[in-house]
Amino acid sequence: MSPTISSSLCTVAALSGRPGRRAGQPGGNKRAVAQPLAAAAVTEAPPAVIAPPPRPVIGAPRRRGGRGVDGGPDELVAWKSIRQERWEGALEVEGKLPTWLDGTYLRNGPGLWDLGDYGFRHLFDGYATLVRVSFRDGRAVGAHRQIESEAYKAARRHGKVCYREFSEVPKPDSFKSFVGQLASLFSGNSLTDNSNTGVVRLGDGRVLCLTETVKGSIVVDPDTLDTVSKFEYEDKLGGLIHSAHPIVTDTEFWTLIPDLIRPGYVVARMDAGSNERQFVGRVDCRGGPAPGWVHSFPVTENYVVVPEMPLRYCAANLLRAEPTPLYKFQWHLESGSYMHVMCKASGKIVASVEVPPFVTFHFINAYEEKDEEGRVTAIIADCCEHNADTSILDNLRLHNLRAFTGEDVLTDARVGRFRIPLDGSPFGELEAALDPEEHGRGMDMCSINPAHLGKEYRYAYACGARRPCNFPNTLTKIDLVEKTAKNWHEEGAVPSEPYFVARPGAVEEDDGVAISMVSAKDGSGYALVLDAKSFKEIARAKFPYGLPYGLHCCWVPRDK
Ligand SMILES: CC1=C(/C=C/C(C)=C\C=C\C(C)=C\C=C\C=C(C)\C=C\C=O)C(C)(C)CCC1
Ligand SMILES: [Fe+2]
Repeated sequence: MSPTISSSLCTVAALSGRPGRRAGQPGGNKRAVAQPLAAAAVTEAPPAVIAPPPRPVIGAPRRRGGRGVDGGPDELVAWKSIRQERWEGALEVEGKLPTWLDGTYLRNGPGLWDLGDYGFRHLFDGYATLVRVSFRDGRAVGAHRQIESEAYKAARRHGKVCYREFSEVPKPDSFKSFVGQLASLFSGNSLTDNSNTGVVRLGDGRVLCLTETVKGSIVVDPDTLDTVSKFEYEDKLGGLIHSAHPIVTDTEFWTLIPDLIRPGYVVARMDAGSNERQFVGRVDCRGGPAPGWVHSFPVTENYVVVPEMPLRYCAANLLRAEPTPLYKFQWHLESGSYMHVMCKASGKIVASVEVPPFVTFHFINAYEEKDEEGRVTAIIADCCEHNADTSILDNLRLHNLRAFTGEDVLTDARVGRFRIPLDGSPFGELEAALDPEEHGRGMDMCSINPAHLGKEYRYAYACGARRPCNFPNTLTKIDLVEKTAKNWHEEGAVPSEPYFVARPGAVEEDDGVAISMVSAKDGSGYALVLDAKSFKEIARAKFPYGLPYGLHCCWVPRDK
């Protein structure tokens, strides 16, 4: 039974911490609160708040060169574009939400992959869809909204891709526009600001959505999901691209800025409340024609770890009109793989070791290994490692995600544990931290208890696999001491990153919950809440419509 507008409006107002106004009443809170659609409305042709691009006709051949038909009638909702620009309403809760869970869960991700009947090629091309679930007193209010980047607004205005996305690039419709695009390439103006990847809460409370371009840092309002402004960096460090996963604490922000001209990385930090990145140090690449892709990186209490992967940026591919098999990158196995360690305080490089080849998007955590006298002997850095197999990027093409034939095609992944000695040895180690079969040889989209960031830790939460599959289809809790895993699975469901939220006042590392947005096989969508100790479901807050897959999350506690 879907809530009526007035009841959901009251619930919405109470839960989202905003003074509500009853439907039709003038005034109300300072921000224009969109008329929350009655839940049922979403399943019909709703009065659009802002009309989204028309949905593709299921089964209609995509305009792009007879690529065959995606989106058959049984296509998983995870790989279907979000149906409308925005929605907000009370969620039906099954089970019992912990009453200490009091705040807002946000998940960012590429949720719109179509413009008219044109379907995008790759998961990462999608325009950013921000999903919110506000929890209070055992109840939940949900919402989603498109992030209004320049790239997204231009696409809606012109009905075509106008900025260079991960694989989709503008098709020049005249020689003049081709020349214009060339000119804008070198300035980076044609690169996208579609901040569809991460969402972080800065130490001063601002909430930032991110992608891998510096210009794609966008401030949003965590309550209304309004696009507030570009996050303008007020420094001279420049940079076209940066790590999509800055390290954010209550007091500071660390990031890596790859240097594509003189291959290397700038390590920068920013105080909470500031927009000015400060230069800390620089790492020169040891191999290859370009820096390795740094989607994320780890830190310890005293060090920044700079990974140099053989999957390296390719400036030529950034400029190309058509994607290559590795998109903006090239695989340079012969160039070697390295891990560099920089001292946070001095900016000095204290270790630079060669390691076995690796492919990772996501580092899990890192910490300082110490001897009996408390001296730091090595850095341990854990990541979701794809066995140095770049075909994971191909797994993530939308056609492959939508066309699961039952064959087990998901490439294997593991918790890759680096050991980087600080005694001057030229080599580091890379081993699986536990038997990958424990988590079905799937491993990505990870989180930890943030109190253990950069410190020795025992538990990691991630997406694993129950095979055969073509995408990580389980949630897994990894115990790095016992070297075992607990797994959650629902037939045909596609769960996104399990995000750990600690119970206020908790002492034990796994005292809290893990929250994941699940795109279910029957086309529904819900926020799943698992007890982080038992890794058993304690509740689910159900959206009245299906949700596309999403990437990364953050938690905004109510009292902050
Ligand atoms: C990479 C560059 C760009 C775009 C990057 C974007 C839009 C997103 C990257 C997201 C990643 C790496 C997500 C990884 C997810 C991994 C999963 C789900 C693994 C599952 C397998 O087990 C720009 C913005 C186009 C600029 C150039 C570089
Ligand atoms: Fe990521």
